Amino acid sequence: MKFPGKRKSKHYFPVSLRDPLLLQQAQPDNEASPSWVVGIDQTLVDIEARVDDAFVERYGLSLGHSLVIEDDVAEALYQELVRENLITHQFAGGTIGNTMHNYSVLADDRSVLLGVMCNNITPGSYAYRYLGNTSSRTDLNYLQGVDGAIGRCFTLISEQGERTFAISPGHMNQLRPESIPEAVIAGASALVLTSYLVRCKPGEPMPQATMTAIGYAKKHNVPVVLTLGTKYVIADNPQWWRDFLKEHVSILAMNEEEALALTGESDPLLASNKALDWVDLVLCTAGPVGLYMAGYTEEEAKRKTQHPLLPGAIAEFNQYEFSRVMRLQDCQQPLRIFSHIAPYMGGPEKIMNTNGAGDGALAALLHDITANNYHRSNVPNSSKHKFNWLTYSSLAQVCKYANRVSYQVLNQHSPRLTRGLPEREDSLEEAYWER
Ligand SMILES: Nc1ncnc2c1ncn2[C@@H]1O[C@H](COP(=O)(O)OP(=O)(O)OP(=O)(O)O)[C@@H](O)[C@H]1O
Ligand SMILES: O=c1[nH]cnc2c1ncn2[C@@H]1O[C@H](CO)[C@@H](O)[C@H]1O
Repeated sequence: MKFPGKRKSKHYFPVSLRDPLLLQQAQPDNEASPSWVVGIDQTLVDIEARVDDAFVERYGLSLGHSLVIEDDVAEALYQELVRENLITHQFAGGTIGNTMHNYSVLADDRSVLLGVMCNNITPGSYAYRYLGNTSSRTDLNYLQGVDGAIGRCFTLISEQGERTFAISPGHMNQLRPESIPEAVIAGASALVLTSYLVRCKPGEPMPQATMTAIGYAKKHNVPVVLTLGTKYVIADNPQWWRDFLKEHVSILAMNEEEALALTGESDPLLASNKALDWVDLVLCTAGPVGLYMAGYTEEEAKRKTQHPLLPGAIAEFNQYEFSRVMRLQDCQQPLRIFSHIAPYMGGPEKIMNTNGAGDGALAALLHDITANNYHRSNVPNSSKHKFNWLTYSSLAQVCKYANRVSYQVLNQHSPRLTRGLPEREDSLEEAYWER
C-alpha cells in the first residue's frame, strides 16, 4: 500500500524514524494484503455521447440526473446514437466500481467489488470491456455470475458540458444475498455503498443483498460508507434516508445538491453539520466551491489548525481541522470538527466533464482510512493508535488529498484514474507549497 500519511518529510502525526512499517515496506509486496475495502455496485458500462438538449427531452430524461429507462427506450436511444455517430467513449463505470478502481490505483492495493458479471463473456462485449478497464488490484473473484447482460449507463454530455445519465439496467440488480461473502466484509476497512442500490424493480434481490452486507458490517464493526448518487433518489423520501443513515451508515459522501435534498440546508457546511446528527464523518463536495468535511474528534486530543481561521455559517469552523477523526461511538468526549478546501490549483483550465470527480474524492478518503488500519495492524503499539482513530491523517490533510484526486479526475476524460498521483507527490505538502 502506498502510504498517504507518510508523504516524505512533513507529518502532522510524526512517526519514529525506525518505524517497523518502513522496514517492512522495504520487503517485497505480499500479494495477500491485510487491508482492503469492499464495495457493492450495479455493474455498468458508461457509453458516452455528445447530444443536444432536445435529445435528452425526446427520451424523457432529466437534464443533469440519472434515470432508469425501459429496454425498448434504451434500444431506440442506442440506435440513434449509433446512426448519428454520437458515441465518443465507452468505459467501465458505476459509481462504486469507479471508487474501488480509483482506490486500488491510489493505494496500489486490494479492493473487492461485489456485483454481477455475465457468465459468458465474448471479446469486445460490454462485460469484456468492463473487466479490461478495471484495475488488476480490484478483486473481481466474488462477482456473481448472471445469464444475461450487465447494465449500460448512457452518459449524455450536453453542449454546456452537463451530463445526464440514462440507465439500462440489464441484470445489474440480480445480486443475491447469498453472494455476499461475510469474511470479505468482516476483514475490510470499510463497506462502500451507493443510494442507487435501492433503485430497483419490486422483487429484484439487490436491496436485500445490500442489507445482508450491512448486517455483516455491523456484526464485525466495519464502517459503512454511503455515497448519495443523485439528488432525486434522496428527494423522493428524505426522511427515509435520514433514518437509514442513522441506523446503518458511518461515513456519508455527497455533493451540495444531494446535501440540500437530504438536510434542507443549501450551505454545504451547515448541511454537513446537520448530517453529523446521523453519521460519524461527512464528505461534501461542492463543485467549483471545493469540498467540506465534518467529523468528530476526541476533545483531549484535538489539534489547532495552523491555517487562517475561516468565516462561515459556523464561525471559525476550521479551528481544529488538524485533528484526526474518530467514530462517535469511540469518543469519550466528542468534539465536532470541520474543514474546507478550495479546488486544487483553482481547478483545471478546461473541464470537459466533471463526471466522477466526487467518486475520486471518496477513493482518497478510503485510502486514508485503510492506511490507518494497515498501520495499526503493523505497528499496534505506535502512539498513533493510543486512541481508536478512523483516519490516519488529520481532517485538513484528508481534504487536501481528496481535493487533489478530484483534480486528477477532472483533468482526464474517464471517471477512472488511469494512473496514480505523480511520485514526487508522495509528499502532498510539497505539491501544495510549491504553487
Ligand atoms: N467547475 C469546477 N472547478 C473547479 N473544481 C471543480 C469543479 N467542479 C468540480 N471540481 C472539483 O471536484 C470536486 C468534486 O466535484 P463535484 O462536487 O462536482 O462532485 P460530484 O458532483 O460528486 O461528482 P460525481 O457525482 O460526478 O462524482 C470538487 O470538490 C472540486 O475540487
Ligand atoms: O444508477 C446508477 N447506479 C450506479 N452507478 C451509476 C448510476 N447512474 C450513474 N452511475 C455512475 O456514476 C458515475 C459517475 O459518478 C458514472 O460512471 C456512472 O456509471
